[in-house]
Amino acid sequence: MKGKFDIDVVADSTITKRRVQRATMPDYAKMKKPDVKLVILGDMNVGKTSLLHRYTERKFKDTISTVGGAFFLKQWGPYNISIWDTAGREQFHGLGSLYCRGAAAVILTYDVTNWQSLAELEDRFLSLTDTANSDCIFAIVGNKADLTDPRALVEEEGEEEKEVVPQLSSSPTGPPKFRKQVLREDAMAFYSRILRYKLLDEATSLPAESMCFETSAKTGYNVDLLFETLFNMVLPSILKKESQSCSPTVDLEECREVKRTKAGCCT
Ligand SMILES: Nc1nc2c(ncn2[C@@H]2O[C@H](COP(=O)(O)OP(=O)(O)OP(=O)(O)O)[C@@H](O)[C@H]2O)c(=O)[nH]1
Ligand SMILES: [Mg+2]
Repeated sequence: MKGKFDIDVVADSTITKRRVQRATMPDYAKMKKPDVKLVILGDMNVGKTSLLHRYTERKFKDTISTVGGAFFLKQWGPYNISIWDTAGREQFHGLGSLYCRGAAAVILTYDVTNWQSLAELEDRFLSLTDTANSDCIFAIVGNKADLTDPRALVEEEGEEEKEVVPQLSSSPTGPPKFRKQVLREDAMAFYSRILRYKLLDEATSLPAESMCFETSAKTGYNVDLLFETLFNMVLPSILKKESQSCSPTVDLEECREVKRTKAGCCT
């Protein structure tokens, strides 16, 4: 759904000093109010910030390890979706549950070449999502697929469609040489354990096949698919929130009408 939305980077503490200042002093006057919140979690170095850059800026660029968090605002149709990038470094771990508060969707990210990064999601990050909405949607994302999967080497962007050779990972003719440590089946098994942890019924929940993605922030492989699938999935959550915030107002108005009528009767 390219062209349907615009992106505003409201606060990004990852790249430059100027941006750190923007993170600490966002221009509240210019901020649009987000209708719904998404959070991206995962160990350091798995590529969370790179995924967001790829999606929002259409490029793969240098990053430095995220400090605290960064906040992106995306317009999706008539709605504003906030996407929170978080720091994977242990020292910022405590902030994770704050960022997850009220989240409609959480993207749990690992690196396909690093088994430990999947294990960390279960050991360290899953419990942070306890503060998310009760109907929170979970996506499991194995990033850096370009290092292991020839299909992910093809650039997603139209005219840039070309073979991208990851540094140190492959020869121009041969397959990628990094060993894939996490299979999609491992991610799907983890998804099932998340449902159990959340006491959700697998039969009535979103299926693992549609919630486990393999992506490359480097080439763009499956990156639009990931975010846009989630945006569409959280729309019901926005509508629910809207109806909840509307109904008390309607009731109060009705109440006033009733009171006025009664008063009119009595006088
Ligand atoms: N080959 C390849 N490298 C990637 C990909 N995504 C990220 N990287 C590299 O992995 C490193 C870490 O990327 P970041 O996006 O900063 O990782 P992060 O998860 O935000 O890390 P923290 O902010 O420390 O939590 C950088 O050197 C990126 O260039 C990818 O899809 N493929
Ligand atoms: Mg980062």
